[in-house]
Amino acid sequence: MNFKIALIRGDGIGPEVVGEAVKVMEAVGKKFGHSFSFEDVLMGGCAIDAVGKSYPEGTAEKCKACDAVLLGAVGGPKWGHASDPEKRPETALLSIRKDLGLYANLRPAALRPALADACPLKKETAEKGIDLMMVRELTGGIYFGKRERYQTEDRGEEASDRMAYSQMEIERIGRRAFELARLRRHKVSSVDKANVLETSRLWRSIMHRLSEEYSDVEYEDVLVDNAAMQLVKDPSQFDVVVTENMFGDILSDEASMVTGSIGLLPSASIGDTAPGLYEPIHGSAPDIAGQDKANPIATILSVGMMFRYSFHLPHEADAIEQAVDAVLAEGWRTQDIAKSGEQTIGTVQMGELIRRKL
Ligand SMILES: NC(=O)c1ccc[n+]([C@@H]2O[C@H](COP(=O)([O-])OP(=O)(O)OC[C@H]3O[C@@H](n4cnc5c(N)ncnc54)[C@H](O)[C@@H]3O)[C@@H](O)[C@H]2O)c1
Ligand SMILES: CC(C)[C@H](C(=O)O)[C@@H](O)C(=O)O
Ligand SMILES: [Mg+2]
Repeated sequence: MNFKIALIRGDGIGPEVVGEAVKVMEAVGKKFGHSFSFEDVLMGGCAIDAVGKSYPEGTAEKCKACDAVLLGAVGGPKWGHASDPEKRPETALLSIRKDLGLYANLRPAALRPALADACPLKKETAEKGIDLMMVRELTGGIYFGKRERYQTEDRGEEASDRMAYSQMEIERIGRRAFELARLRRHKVSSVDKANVLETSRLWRSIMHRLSEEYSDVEYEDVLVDNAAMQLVKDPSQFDVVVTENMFGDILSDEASMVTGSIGLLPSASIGDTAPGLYEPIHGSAPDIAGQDKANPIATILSVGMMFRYSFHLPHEADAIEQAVDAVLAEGWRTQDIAKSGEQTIGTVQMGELIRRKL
């Protein structure tokens, strides 16, 4: 088959990790008889530098003309947090997610067999394994509510961010979570802050209704502060974790670290129509950019998710995961997953080793 892929390489380590992931994709194509055409799409800080705005006109249309989108990362201190949204790289990220209707962000956190000793948890906890799927709502909540900043008469400057969720938004992400649980270990943990937030109380009541419909799936509510603690105490208790946008952002970074490194975790952002967008959960890592130090595994596994969720080619996805595990089993480590004093390899060599396993 032939697939057209939009490449948003982005900023910092983005181009480095996307470069390796593209080469892996081509190796998979060679092995399984697929071909790819790539279209580079400018977005993020690099777009601000080139054309003065982070989300140039036509960005979404270019992506919609492709079968899937692969994104590295956008942002960095060079662009800061400008008051003009067009001059903020992160604005582009939220816009592309919204414009492509990518409301479901799947962030699997799995302890790779060869990395059990990179897990910072107690040995007996790590031995139980980690294999959870965070389902993060991606196009609603506080990320997309009204933002204001104004002067008050007596309290100085004030700012506010509105958090809203509709029944429709909660239902569709909830269904995704229950459907995924049916393909996994039949358990959904819904994370909210229903003891404080009205959005969470609505969230919880809708999840409860859905849980009756999906009575074959075990269901629990977990308050977000407790969820953060439970993730460190015993992540093996979780199968599918469904939560709103900001809680999911924070908890998925936490989940990544219990599996060893943020450089390992991929993500798939999907909606009801193509294309899906695939990206590592990490950012542009300005501290290591341009030094051949970034771990490309998160982006390579994101390509695996692309095969699985956009192209419905599970064998190709499995082959990528097996190649990653085989390289890790041989002891190859980038700096983020190495023990102190252990010899490390760079981004390009890690990519090359994974490719050779294919
Ligand atoms: N999807 C995205 O494009 C995305 C995601 C998160 C952050 N960001 C942006 O990236 C910029 C930097 O954010 P940050 O520093 O808070 O988070 P970050 O994820 O970029 O980096 C956090 C830490 O993790 C390390 N790290 C990240 N990816 C790594 C990898 N592949 N291999 C090894 N180490 C890795 C970094 O070196 C850094 O020490 C910000 O502008 C932020 O808004 C973008
Ligand atoms: C850069 C930022 C806007 C983004 C988010 O919060 O969604 C990032 O942290 C992520 O996890 O993809
Ligand atoms: Mg994040």
